[in-house]
Amino acid sequence: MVNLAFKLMELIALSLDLPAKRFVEFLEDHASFIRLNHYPPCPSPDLALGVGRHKDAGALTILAQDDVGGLEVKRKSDGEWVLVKPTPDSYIINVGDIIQVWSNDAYESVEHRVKLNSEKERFSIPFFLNPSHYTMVKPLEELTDEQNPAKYKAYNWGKFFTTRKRSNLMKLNVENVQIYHFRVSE
Ligand SMILES: O=C(O)CCC(=O)C(=O)O
Ligand SMILES: [Fe+2]
Repeated sequence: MVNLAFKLMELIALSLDLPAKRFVEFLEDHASFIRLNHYPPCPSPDLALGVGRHKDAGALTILAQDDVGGLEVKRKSDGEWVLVKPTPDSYIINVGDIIQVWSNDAYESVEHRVKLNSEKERFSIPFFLNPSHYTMVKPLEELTDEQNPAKYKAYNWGKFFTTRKRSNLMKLNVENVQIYHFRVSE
């Protein structure tokens, strides 16, 4: 899984006209993890979500899902939620917030949510590729210049992650930390 994630990061680097290994320096002590999701059947799937709308905060997510389906992504053109149909023997790749910041918005992280099924339970296994805890996340210098200045201020990944996690656990009635909090105002 790690090898696949690193390979994908190489392809993303190349797509941005960067050297293939450009992201390796941020991934030396990468703080990646896997989550095992179980969604039991829900008698009223219209009243509850398996996972509420969010964007993955890390670099990249590689998701394995079973054949039940439920993951939806928000289509940018019209804001509609679109079902990601389960395809056997394949992974779903989600761009996370960090690639959005590194690429200075050339890539955009995708908003998604999970709907529940009234009859079937569902399992999914996301692998989250995260940089090293001490990484300062900011737009890459090669991708910014006077015409296209950095759209984000630098933030520390470890601090960002723990702040978000803590507020999740405490279910505080405050908004989670988000990358747009680091957006440079225009
Ligand atoms: O279960 C899924 O398909 C996605 C779960 C998810 O978005 C997440 O764990 O961040
Ligand atoms: Fe997610």
